[in-house]
Amino acid sequence: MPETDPLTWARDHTPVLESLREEFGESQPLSGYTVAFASHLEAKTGVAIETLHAAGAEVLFAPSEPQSTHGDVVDALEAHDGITAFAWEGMTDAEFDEAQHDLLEHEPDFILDDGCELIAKVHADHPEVAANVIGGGEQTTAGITRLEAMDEEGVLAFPVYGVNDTPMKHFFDNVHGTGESALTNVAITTNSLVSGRDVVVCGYGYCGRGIARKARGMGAQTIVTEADPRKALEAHMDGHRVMDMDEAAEAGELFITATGNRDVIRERHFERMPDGAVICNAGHFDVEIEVGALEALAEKTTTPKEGITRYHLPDGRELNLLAEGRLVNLTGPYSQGHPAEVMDTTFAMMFTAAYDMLADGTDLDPGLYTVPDRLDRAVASRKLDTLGLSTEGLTDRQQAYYEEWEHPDSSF
Ligand SMILES: NC(=O)c1ccc[n+]([C@@H]2O[C@H](COP(=O)([O-])OP(=O)(O)OC[C@H]3O[C@@H](n4cnc5c(N)ncnc54)[C@H](O)[C@@H]3O)[C@@H](O)[C@H]2O)c1
Repeated sequence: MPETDPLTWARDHTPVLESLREEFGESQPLSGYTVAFASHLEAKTGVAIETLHAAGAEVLFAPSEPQSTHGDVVDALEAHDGITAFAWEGMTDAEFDEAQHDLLEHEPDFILDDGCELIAKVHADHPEVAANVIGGGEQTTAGITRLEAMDEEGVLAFPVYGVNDTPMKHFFDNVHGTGESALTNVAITTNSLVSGRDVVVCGYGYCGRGIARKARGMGAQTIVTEADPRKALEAHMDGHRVMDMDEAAEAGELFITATGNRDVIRERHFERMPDGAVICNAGHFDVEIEVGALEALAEKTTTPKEGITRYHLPDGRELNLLAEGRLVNLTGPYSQGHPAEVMDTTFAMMFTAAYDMLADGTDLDPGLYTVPDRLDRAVASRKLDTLGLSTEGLTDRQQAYYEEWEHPDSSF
């Protein structure tokens, strides 16, 4: 058997990161800086880490979730001088926590985070390190929520770009990446059809919207639950059935949470679900499904197939939980995370956040910042270039039309 490089396929499908390595491989603009990177550690993350390293940075990396680390990727990265792992496959929650603290003791200059894990820890437990951090970037919705709380309290010691909130991140990664990878993993883990099933999607934000639209595209009957009345209305106008969770629990067969919130599916909902229901989470960490309540209700649990825990309830019903209620697209036995094409742009945005503050001289006060639109557009243009697609250039008259409010030469 020829030897396999675990990063080759991801490299082949991340042309934007390749263009960054080509552009900055010689000039090494990040040379002299140490960048900490927390993320789910699989092949695409490996290519992002390689890209930061190719641009001159020393990179320290740790997982953002203890159970999504691919050991072969960690080994491939550790083979480089200047890349250090604080991760291994099969870490316990305690080891995961400890590894992040170890990383922070190496005093990174910049923190690229997932879920605000490193940024929260550096502020809470390593203030002397935080005081010397130049800046950071955050790639998840849940991480932005934590950062907003830190910003509001005025405790942030350095500027952080909210990469998650850029159009280049959430319109592609959350909608298409989570949408396709969550459904793919449900289908592979259960070896069952999505088509024809009553699929309940909890939350109609970027991720939920992607999951619901794609599930319907596969032939499912979709039901959406929402806490925000505008999102509920949007789901209704998009053609999904909208219900509260009590009603949806009775109507659904497959349940997927994507809210960023806790206890979205809880005891009262398990009590209403039909026999054979499949339940999984594509949102935040492992808190969206109240697994403890399901355990308390069950007489016993079995494992009918790898990645599926079956809860046998006293009334004879069997409920099937995928990936222990953790992120189904990242921690299930067949999970490979988001498709490479979307991580290409997400990680290019993270690279850009670091480049802008470390190499391009953008100097900001501590706080949470929107990534400037020019950076977002630049990544979009790179992506279009790699796809061989062009945008329409505006004529001078068209540009002027945008800029004038009186429209003096208008014919009406
Ligand atoms: N699985 C992945 O790979 C992946 C990728 C990107 C984001 N995420 C995570 O997915 C979660 C959602 O991200 P998003 O970008 O869609 O966020 P979002 O803020 O756009 O959407 C979340 C939606 O959930 C709704 N909601 C909150 N509580 C609810 C409840 N109890 N019942 C029903 N709806 C409720 C909110 O009103 C909101 O509309 C976040 O935790 C994010 O970090 C996961």
